[in-house]
Amino acid sequence: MTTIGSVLSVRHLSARIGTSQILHGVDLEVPRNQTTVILGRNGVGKTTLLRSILGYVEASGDVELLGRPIDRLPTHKRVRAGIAYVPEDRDVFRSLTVEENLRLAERAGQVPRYDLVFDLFPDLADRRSQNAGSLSGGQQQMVALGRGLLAECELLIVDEPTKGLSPRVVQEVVDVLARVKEGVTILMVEQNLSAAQQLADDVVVISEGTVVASGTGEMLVDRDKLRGFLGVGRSEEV
Ligand SMILES: Nc1ncnc2c1ncn2[C@@H]1O[C@H](COP(=O)(O)OP(=O)(O)OP(=O)(O)O)[C@@H](O)[C@H]1O
Repeated sequence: MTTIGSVLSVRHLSARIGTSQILHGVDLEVPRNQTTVILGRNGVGKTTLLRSILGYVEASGDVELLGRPIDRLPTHKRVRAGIAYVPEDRDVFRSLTVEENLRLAERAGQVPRYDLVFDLFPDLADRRSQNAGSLSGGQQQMVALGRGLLAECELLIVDEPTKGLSPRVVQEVVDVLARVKEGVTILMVEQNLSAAQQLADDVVVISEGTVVASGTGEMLVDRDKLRGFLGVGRSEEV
């Protein structure tokens, strides 16, 4: 089923939460060494899609990582198969130091990639003994990304990495992700269009739990067309 060159293939993925049907047969391919950005209005199911791929939300449909079905696996086995996840709330342990937060991501039988992480985020190397709770939002995002990258992974899934950050810090995070994407395949939700434009090789637009458009990053240039896909009016910010 996997398209040649895809790291992740998703077919007919549907998910309910409680009595609500959130995803309605999502199809998605994430090509190797590319960054695929998921866009969509609030509440259309973007986070649910990521959480379904990881097995946190019960879903029907097929999910393959490098051609291997993973949809029957529990979350920890999907992670062990090579998916790293940086959730929207970042899940940084505030009372632990930067180093302790990173250490939690070490995996048995694998050499942790501290050199890679500290090379990407030199600020974290300088702050390794600092409590994560006292870091800025941008620095906490670096810790979350660092944790995701500490073990080898085939696919890095990142949910709204720039959410709630000031414009200056958004750009810092984008610059870091631009370096991260050189070494790993990424699937991310990103609502900030400027950030999405700088990072996306491919774009997938979700509306009401289904894919309504997909294409290359060029799709983000034509804002009127994008408004149409997103279902927002001309006067609304895109
Ligand atoms: N645990 C839950 N219990 C009940 N409803 C939920 C739960 N999680 C998500 N939902 C609902 O599912 C729908 C999709 O939510 P989801 O978080 O996937 O959307 P999203 O596109 O990521 O939105 P946002 O951009 O606001 O984060 C929303 O209507 C949301 O209220």
